[in-house]
Amino acid sequence: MMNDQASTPSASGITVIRKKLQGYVGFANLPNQVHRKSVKTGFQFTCMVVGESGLGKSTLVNTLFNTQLYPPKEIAELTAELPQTVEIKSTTADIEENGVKLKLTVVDTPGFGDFVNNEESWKPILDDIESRCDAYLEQENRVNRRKMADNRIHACLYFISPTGHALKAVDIEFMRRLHTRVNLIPIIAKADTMTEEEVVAFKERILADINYHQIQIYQAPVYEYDDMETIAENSEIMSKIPFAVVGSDKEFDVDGRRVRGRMYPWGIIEVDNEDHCDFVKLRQMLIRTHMEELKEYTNDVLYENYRTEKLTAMGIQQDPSVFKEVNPTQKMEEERLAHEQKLAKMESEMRAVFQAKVTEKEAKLKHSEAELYARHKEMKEALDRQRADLEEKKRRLESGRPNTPEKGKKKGFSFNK
Ligand SMILES: Nc1nc2c(ncn2[C@@H]2O[C@H](COP(=O)(O)OP(=O)(O)OP(=O)(O)O)[C@@H](O)[C@H]2O)c(=O)[nH]1
Repeated sequence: MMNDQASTPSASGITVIRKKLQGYVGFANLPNQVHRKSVKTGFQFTCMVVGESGLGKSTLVNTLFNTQLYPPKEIAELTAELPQTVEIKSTTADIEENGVKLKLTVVDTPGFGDFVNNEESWKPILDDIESRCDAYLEQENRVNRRKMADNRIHACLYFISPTGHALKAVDIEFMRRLHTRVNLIPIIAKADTMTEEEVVAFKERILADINYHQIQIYQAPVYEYDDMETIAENSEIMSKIPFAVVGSDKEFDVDGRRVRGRMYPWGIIEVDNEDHCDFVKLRQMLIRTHMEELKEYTNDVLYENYRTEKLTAMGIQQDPSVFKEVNPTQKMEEERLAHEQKLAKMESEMRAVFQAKVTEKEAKLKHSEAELYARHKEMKEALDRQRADLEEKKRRLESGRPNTPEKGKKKGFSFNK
């Protein structure tokens, strides 16, 4: 007979029995149910772009999503004065591909790195990211949590200027301050301005700086059940970080093909050609393979850490007993003991109250006894005096001596016996 079951103890010590099915059940269709539901509700993604002015942020966003999310800039816009502070500008668009809807929000940060002193340029951006987490936290604490708007930043594309040297102080400071709050994806902007060797050397220096400053950039997780192909694909994507990208929304004819690229006197740099730049790998990671991972990491790790820090700072603490394993007999015994202690405490309290009342009553009784005794003594004394008077009178009468008239009596009423 075929052995249709195997048991494996899990990490928590619970034995999980693996059973073979005798026939069709249907739960293999669960991923399709999730797929249908997801397609119906649509997806949502919020991405932030940070980098000095003119590094090609708007062009890259348009190239990434193949849409004019940012319309071409007017001459007036290009020559306008730069903002005095770092601004936060949000643009949302509903886009659709093969019936799948995506609500895309791009948060731009004009002004970043454009001042003489850029020391605090990271601050308004960090404040914005944290205020989005606060808004989410506030919604979580509401009684009705049915409609929760998630405006948290799921990924931050950080544009590095193609200087070919190393990271600038402003780059390091920004990444150092924000790496625990957002998924950082470093990008070498306008990579077509550097040769292939220059790009390789620049990438090495950037990664060395990132390691030296212990900056945590986004790393795709590797799962136990990932197939070899997926693992290879992911490691290839990761090997390209920081992505050296070229953006362009212009198309040209190359050997009868329509390609997006940038034209130079010596030829055309193709945006979607992996031999020319890392744009395809960036798009693959950001949109095709890791968009949900980025959202999950934002929620499960970055937001969770922020939430814990915030609540701890507010003095709210987790009661560790809620995680304690409960033994029912021990719990009953603990409850019985607690109940008995409570009864004993109530009894001693009642006894104390009773004793206090008895003492009070006794004191009152003693007081009234003393009063009664005093009155009794007074009355007895009065009676004794009266009796002495009467006896005196009696003696006088018996001896024949007239009574002396009482002092103070009016003349007309006095008489002799
Ligand atoms: N060489 C080269 N030029 C680019 C690239 N991407 C954009 N540009 C050009 O750089 C200029 C600025 O591009 P934008 O996309 O407006 O740059 P931005 O970073 O959005 O600029 P701000 O809106 O001022 O912050 C434009 O002339 C683009 O055509 C690129 O990959 N390589």
